[in-house]
Amino acid sequence: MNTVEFLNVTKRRKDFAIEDLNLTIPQGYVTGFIGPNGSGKTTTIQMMMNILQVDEGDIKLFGTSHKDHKVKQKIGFVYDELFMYEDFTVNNMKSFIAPLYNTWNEELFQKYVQKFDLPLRKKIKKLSKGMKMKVSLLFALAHEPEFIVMDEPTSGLDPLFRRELLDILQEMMLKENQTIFLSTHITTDLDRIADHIIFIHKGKILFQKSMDDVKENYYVIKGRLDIIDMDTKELFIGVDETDVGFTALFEGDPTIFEPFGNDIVIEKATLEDIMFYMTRKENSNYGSPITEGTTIN
Ligand SMILES: Nc1ncnc2c1ncn2[C@@H]1O[C@H](COP(=O)(O)OP(=O)(O)OP(=O)(O)O)[C@@H](O)[C@H]1O
Repeated sequence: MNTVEFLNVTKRRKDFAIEDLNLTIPQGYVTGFIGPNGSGKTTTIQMMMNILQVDEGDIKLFGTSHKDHKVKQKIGFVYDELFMYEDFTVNNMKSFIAPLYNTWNEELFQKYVQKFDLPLRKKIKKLSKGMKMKVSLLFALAHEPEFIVMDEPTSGLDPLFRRELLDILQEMMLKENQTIFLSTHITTDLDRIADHIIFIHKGKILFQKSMDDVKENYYVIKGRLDIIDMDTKELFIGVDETDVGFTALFEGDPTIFEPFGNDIVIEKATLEDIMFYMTRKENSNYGSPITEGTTIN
């Protein structure tokens, strides 16, 4: 069962376009949404939340149209700008937001106010970026959503709170039916908590895969320059060469490099390695948009 489905979604902007985007967010898992600056993560999330109109295609949330007001009850949306509420205090916001949700949990709200150490009577505009993010998270969590959507939730946070946030998310995943979708370029956060990864670049999905698949199939290969020729290069997604040697990203079964013995080093690739090699300029045509019917494997 999928919590979200994008079906051939197109959105054109002046210098940027998302064309024929298909993606699925599976229910009950943490899905990480990665991609370099300007690749279309926020645009995709805003379309999903119906903040931004799609030009073509369809988006389904919980099997119904993403425009259906009832589905909003089930979603906790965390983003780093609380611009609408700058002159409100947390308490003002609560009196405005809490009645909108049938599932508002006041006890949980108070628990997170304490946990996040948030002032209830200070105007939002006087809070730091990290504190605003905590406020956004507080309101998203307090109505016990089935689906949590976060756009760059850790970007304004110090390492301690980032860790705390990831722990909270992990705790929540123990709850039945919880689905989490978070966009980030801090890919190390995802190495810890994500079950699935969706990778977007220049408005196109380069891949959607399970984290297990990513961990098992991508490797960084290092060696001396003299052991690679044009044929070997073809095996790689991207190759970095210096005077002393090469470093490359490889997808597949690394045992094919066994004949090279100790002449090469094989390491598991991190998400950062994958993002780096796949989005380099010379690889700008790497991958093709995923077509309808493609599922996460
Ligand atoms: N309101 C807008 N009008 C026109 N173009 C926009 C608007 N907002 C964003 N864009 C453009 O759309 C593209 C994608 O931006 P988007 O914010 O979706 O990327 P992103 O992956 O979230 O980036 P980042 O990681 O930097 O937040 C960029 O080229 C950006 O300049």
